[in-house]
Amino acid sequence: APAAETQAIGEDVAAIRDLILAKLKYSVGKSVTAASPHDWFVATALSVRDKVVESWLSSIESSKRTGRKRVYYLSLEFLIGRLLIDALTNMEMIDETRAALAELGVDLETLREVEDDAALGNGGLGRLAACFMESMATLSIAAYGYGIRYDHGLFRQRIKNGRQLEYPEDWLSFGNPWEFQRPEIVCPIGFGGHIDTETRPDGELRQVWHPGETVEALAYDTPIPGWRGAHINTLRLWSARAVDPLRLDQFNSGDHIGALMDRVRAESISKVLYPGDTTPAGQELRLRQEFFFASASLQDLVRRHISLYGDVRTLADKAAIQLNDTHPAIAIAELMHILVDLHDIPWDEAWAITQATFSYTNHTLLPEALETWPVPLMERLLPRHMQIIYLINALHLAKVSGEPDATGHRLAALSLIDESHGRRVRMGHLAFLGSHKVNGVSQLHSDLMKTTVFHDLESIAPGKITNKTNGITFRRWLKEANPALTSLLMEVVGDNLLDNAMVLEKVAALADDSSFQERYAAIRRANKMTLARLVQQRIGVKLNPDALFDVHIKRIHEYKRQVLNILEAVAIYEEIRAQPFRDWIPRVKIFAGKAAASYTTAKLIIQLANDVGKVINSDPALRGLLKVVFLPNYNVSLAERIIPAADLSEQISTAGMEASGTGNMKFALNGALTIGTLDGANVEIMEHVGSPNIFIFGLTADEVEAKRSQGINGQDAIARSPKLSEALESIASGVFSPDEPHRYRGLVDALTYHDFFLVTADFDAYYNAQRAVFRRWRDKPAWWRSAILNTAHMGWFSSDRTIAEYAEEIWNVPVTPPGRK
Ligand SMILES: CCc1ccc([C@H](C)CC(=O)N[C@@H]2O[C@H](CO)[C@@H](O)[C@H](O)[C@H]2O)cc1
Repeated sequence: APAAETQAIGEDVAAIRDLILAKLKYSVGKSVTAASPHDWFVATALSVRDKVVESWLSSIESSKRTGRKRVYYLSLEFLIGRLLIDALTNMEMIDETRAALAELGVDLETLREVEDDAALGNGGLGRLAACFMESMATLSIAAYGYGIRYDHGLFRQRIKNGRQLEYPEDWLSFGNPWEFQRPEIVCPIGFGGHIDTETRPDGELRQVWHPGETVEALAYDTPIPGWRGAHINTLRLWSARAVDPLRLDQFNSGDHIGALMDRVRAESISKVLYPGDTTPAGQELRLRQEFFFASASLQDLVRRHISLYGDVRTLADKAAIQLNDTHPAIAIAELMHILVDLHDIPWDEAWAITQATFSYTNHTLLPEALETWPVPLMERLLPRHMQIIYLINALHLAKVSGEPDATGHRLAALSLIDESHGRRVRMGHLAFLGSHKVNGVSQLHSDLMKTTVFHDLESIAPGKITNKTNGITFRRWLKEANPALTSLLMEVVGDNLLDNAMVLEKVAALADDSSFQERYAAIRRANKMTLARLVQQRIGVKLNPDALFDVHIKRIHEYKRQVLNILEAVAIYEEIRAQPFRDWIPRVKIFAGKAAASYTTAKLIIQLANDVGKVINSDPALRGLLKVVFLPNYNVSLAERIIPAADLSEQISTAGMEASGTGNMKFALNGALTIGTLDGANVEIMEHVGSPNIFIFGLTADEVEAKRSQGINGQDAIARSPKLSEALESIASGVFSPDEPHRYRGLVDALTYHDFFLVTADFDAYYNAQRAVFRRWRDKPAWWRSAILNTAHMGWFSSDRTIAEYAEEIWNVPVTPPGRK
């Protein structure tokens, strides 16, 4: 860099060094000699935070001044991970900070590791919300994220004797340097109680809800910087507390525990994240969480609207509220309550404002994941909202019952109330009716929404369902996770790679360039060495960095078919033992993922992966040709370590069941080749990277449907496949569980007689696809050609592209691409 610039950087480094020292002394209250790595982390975090706050306050000011329409992203989950490296990267001060710390004898990489993950989410939905927040800031959209500040995020997973054990996660135990408590922002949240009808001065009747219980929602704000610090948005997370923290009367009468009951009851609302990512817990506390944050968020944004624009009637012009799945859908009834009951807006006008303001994203078609709440519970907990839902439904059904094909069956399917299993409110129907736009998260998923779960609703609102294929932020998942690859790519496409991801296409021209291939491969190998060290350190298994790293990391679920992957491992294990001297390719199968605490089959699958690994990894006959490892406590930070080191990305869900997937995008961007089914976004990844550069196999979504209608017995498939039947037999007979031979009998029987996820039907196709992977791996120039073409063609999967589409088609707000003011 020219002298002036080094001078400036020198100055910057010195300035940052002094700032960190000042923070350590005056904010952390520690001397350099006494400071722990965590102290240095906090001092460094507070230093970059100063920079962030500068732009944050001016972003807030400019949004106010320009009267721009705001986007409100309501999500019960934000799977943020760590923020230090992301803040330093987005504020473009990571190199200077690394140098400043080095001058103080501190390694930034060490500080990176001491930060706890903010694990306020289960999986895909939560991580997508975090990527979207960063992209909305990068595109200078005036946006707020609203969620819950759980005291305890997703549980910590420990593996003991191959089994998952759950431990409370405690991310706040060392405090959180990124958040600002907002004691002045407190919203009362009511529950229960009764409703009175009173007459308004204009003679109209008004419903007045008198809650039986009130808790307070207290705001905590976290600034979210976009790329180049272009714009800083706010993530406002609500924490629950009691109106009355201590019932002194009870305390003084000696009932010390009783005196705290209200407090415990209130605070339990934001105590812990529900660990289920498909099956609703269906518990009252979950509904309390959903209403708590939906009501606090609406009260807050309506208050802001009125303070800026005076009249709540213009809300839809100045606010777009995105519902991240049905979890915040009660917000629709809450806005109607606010407009009709608190602002005397006539019902129809209120409904028009509501529909124009809300939009809803569906993230799963799994029937068990579609939330429904028992009417009696809703009536007891939210009596006024249940009334409003009844009226919405009555007007809705009245409208459709006028139509020719309004059969009883059709009305029942269209109704907000499911009468079939005890009366339950269908939150997906409420979200659909109360929104002007509804979207799926991949083209296949959005199409399936129209033909399955939302078929009837689609027919009364044609065109309401649209598609917004997911994306990922390239700042975290390329630059921060794989800096070496990023700088190699920037040499080719220039340093505006993170401003406009589509420049990556330029890299395609170098796919067959041997020196570029060499440098690309060298970076992969270095990342694999780093991962091998982490694996050795965490689970004591030694990995060969020249082996093919075959990676399957995501939540454990039967539809994600980790079992199919394990069966292939067992089949290969048997083969290598049978033909030890064939020229086998060394391979490592890396698994990681959490199972919902109550999901026993998923927990058994974790045990099977560990049991199979234990036998294979210690079998001398294998000569290290195959290793199977399960890495505990999969989270955002571990993903950032594993993905840059992956050669093969496992995306093998039963077609039609994975709404999109986003891990698939992260792997392909970092140059791993995908082995997968035509499911979710795999389809669009194939369309962009080219079918020669991805290993697609298995039944399509339509074929799955057809197959299921013929029955889900696996015996035919097993009979047709000796490798499959042999693998199943060895698992069922206890080869991998000598201490409990029948441990997997049930699992194998389910695959044999009730194979709903069609593992047996897809086994041979999967097995053959894995063989094709091997053939490509042997031909290194061909392998690296495909790897480079994957990276080159993944630009479209940037969440900047996804957010720009939401902004244009759903929210109707302008975007300002980064690098351009
Ligand atoms: C009520 C319990 C519950 C909790 C979370 C969920 C989420 C919708 C599950 C989820 O994370 N879905 C994933 O969303 C990703 C982002 O769109 C998609 O890429 C994944 O395919 C989808 O499984 C369902 C049910």
